[in-house]
Amino acid sequence: MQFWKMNGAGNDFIIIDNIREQIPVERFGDLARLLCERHLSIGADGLMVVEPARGDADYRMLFYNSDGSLGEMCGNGARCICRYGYENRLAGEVQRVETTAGLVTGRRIDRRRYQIRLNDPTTVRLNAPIEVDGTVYDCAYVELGNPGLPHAAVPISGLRAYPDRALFDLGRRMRYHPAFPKGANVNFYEVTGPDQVYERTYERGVEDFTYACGTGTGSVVTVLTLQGKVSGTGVRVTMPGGELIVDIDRRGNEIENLLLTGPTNIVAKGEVTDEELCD
Ligand SMILES: N[C@H](CCC[C@H](N)C(=O)O)C(=O)O
Repeated sequence: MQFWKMNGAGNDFIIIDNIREQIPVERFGDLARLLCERHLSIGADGLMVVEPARGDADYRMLFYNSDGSLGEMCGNGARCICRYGYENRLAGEVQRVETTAGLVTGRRIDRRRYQIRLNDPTTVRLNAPIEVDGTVYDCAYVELGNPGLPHAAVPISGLRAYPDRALFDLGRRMRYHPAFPKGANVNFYEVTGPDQVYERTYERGVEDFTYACGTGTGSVVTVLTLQGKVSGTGVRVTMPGGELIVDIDRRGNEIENLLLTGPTNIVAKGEVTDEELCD
């Protein structure tokens, strides 16, 4: 089984072309759990599988979290898979990718930078405070696509200095909060300057902080734009793994285009030889 290992702003993925490999799709949940384990196997936040398109897109992308659960979409993953698609001649410089959450279009900007148009927000609750251990946190809730990928956006002042362990505990509590029936990716953020945001995301299905989260970044900037706290154009979001840029076209309260731009890195190309799997 051939694979590429890539990351987008430090959010890392294993990619398998199943048009070539022809592995039964039911196996990918288990494969994701095994291959994404960082000590026992290759290690990644998620596994992405390239499948033939069902409609007139270039191909279909399946996204599995490191715990084996199927995610509706992944923003950094989609940026990486567009580079994979371009470099493996599955698509041109502009491409259409089917995801579980709906169609995503991607664009090559240069060798390493890719932009995608994220799924439109299908749910936006700007004011959805949640209580954890008697403290009420300001919170917004966004779903992108249909079925929607769930994101909570939680402002935290002094986020960079917030102790890691306490932020992990808070992220975990919120991720399973009963206010979010699907669970949620929890995006903590702080506006640090004009159109400048710092963000850290606790991810559902990874059950930890990742280095960056593309749909989370798009969700946070959606909230901040609708609240009038950023312009919505060229908003720079810094995460531990790098910087992502979000551009939004809006008409009133309707988001028409939610664009995510950032770096990609091809870390390795190779063959899976994991003996737990292949023996
Ligand atoms: N890191 C991803 C999101 C993964 C979503 C996944 N954690 C889930 O909730 O199924 C991104 O760049 O958009």
